Amino acid sequence: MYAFNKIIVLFSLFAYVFSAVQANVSVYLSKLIVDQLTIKNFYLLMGGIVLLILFQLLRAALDAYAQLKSRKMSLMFAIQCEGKLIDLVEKTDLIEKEHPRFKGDFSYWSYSNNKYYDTYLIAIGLIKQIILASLSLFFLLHSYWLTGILALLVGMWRGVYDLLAVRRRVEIDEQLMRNTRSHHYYYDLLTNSETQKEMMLFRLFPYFRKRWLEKKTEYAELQIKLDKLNHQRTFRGELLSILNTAAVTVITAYLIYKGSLSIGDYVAITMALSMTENNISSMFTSYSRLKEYCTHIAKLKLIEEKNEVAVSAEKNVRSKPFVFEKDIRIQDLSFRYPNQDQPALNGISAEIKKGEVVAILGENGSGKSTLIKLLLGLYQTEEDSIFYDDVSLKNMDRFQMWQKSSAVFQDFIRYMTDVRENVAAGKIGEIEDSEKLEQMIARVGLADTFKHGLNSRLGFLDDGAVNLSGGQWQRLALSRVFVRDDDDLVVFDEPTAALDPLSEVRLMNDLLGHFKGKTVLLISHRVGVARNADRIIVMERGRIAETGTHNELLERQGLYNEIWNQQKQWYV
Ligand SMILES: Nc1ncnc2c1ncn2[C@@H]1O[C@H](COP(=O)(O)OP(=O)(O)OP(=O)(O)O)[C@@H](O)[C@H]1O
Repeated sequence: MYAFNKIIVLFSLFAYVFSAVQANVSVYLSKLIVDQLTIKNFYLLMGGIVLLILFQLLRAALDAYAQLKSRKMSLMFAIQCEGKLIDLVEKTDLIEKEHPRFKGDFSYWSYSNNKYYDTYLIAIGLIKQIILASLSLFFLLHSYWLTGILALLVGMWRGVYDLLAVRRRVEIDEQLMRNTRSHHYYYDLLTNSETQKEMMLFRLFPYFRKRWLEKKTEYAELQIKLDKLNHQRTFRGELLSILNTAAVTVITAYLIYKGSLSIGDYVAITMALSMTENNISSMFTSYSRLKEYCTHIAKLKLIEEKNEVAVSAEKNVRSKPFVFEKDIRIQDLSFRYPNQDQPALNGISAEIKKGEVVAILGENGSGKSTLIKLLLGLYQTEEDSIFYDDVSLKNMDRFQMWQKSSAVFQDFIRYMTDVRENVAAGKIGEIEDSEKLEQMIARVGLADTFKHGLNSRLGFLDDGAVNLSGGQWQRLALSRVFVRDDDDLVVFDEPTAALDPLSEVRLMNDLLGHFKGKTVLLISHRVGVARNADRIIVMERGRIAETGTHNELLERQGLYNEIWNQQKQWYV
């Protein structure tokens, strides 16, 4: 649960209650001042004015202090909320995080998360409104019952009218949230430095500008609809208040004329009238907001709990330690992405021996990356279909496994920080070991690349940073696996795609030398890279088409032979 500072909460509550009482005291004092003015009682008049000022000063001081403290608490709270959200993402399964729905879900989580603090603010605001409305209503009923009844009715009518608009407002809010995702995307596409080359070369600005404009206009129209709804509500409420004030003015004027009320009463009744009306209607609004926010928070809590349960269930099931001394056995492995009709993998069976270098080849979309993510436990299957030393991966401690395995993915991260973090990301515990990190940079051929060595800033986050070429970024990503020296399993998904041919050969040899005795899985489209592997698995439409050594596969005259012959033509 999120932590509130109890002292600040109590103090804010006190400031709110005091402000409610002060507003009502002002009504009494205003009546007193006007009445004393009429009968020319100087001492009471002065006393009333001094008291009025003192109360106002005290209220202002309390408000200012409470606001300052609340602001600090709200900032701390926001940090805590964001931290919780990051934890929630960490606990979410990769397959869910890769689903397009996740972006929408995440915006919803952030939105609900922000509602924690708003709920607190509204709750203490509601307490203030109840005190304010009750005291001023009591004053009206006591002064002349009809004015109290009118204020109560108008306040309630305004409140109910507001409640009726809540559903529509929530609907528009949700549409706004969805739309924001799109227009932000087009805006980023048009303004990010990474997208500029293609935007300029293909002259895509007018096209995507139009798309952005459509979405942005849609957003503005929705926003206007929302504002209209709010203004309509405010205007109708105000109209009713004006009519009510006019009616009360006529009634009090009549009573003053009859001598039943004083001029001071008139001033105080007018003040109390608007206070009662406004606060009663605000009570309804606050109540509806509270209900609305609590629904969002309840949904978020449900997601949090679901994740907690999943994590603890995983801990129970995945109790077996990760041991990989003999082999990996893949047995009739099938896998379908939740948003796809066709399976990405269909009945895969294979065996990979400890210490083997296995290359995985196949056309785009044949399931290579899916297979390695499953082998690394990044995706989970319902069935027992992957075994490490005869123990199903489903029952194995994934975190322990990830301590003994590493991977360089096609879409590796380009950390826009410094060289040190880019290299040490492979083993963050060794981030201070400058000597080792420098060796790793040299190993991937970047020894002379950085002006400030490990402390060189990369990317675009600060003005002194430098960007790197695609191949240089890829080398940095490769250095991350070199930092690790106790892995049992190393996976490379197109590790050298961006490297020049000379560096590719040198780095591949170095990599294979470095990981001698370890199991290496190597996805590559280049048969030249794959041919050095102990074994090659060729994939086709989610299945294993053939497997064997380079020579065995050539002899078989199958798909590999075809790919080999095609690629050979480039060079001869
Ligand atoms: N996150 C995802 N959500 C839904 N479908 C996916 C996802 N990732 C991959 N797929 C689908 O699964 C199939 C296999 O994709 P995969 O990325 O494993 O192929 P690949 O052999 O690695 O391709 P490439 O050589 O292009 O990298 C493809 O049809 C792809 O569209």
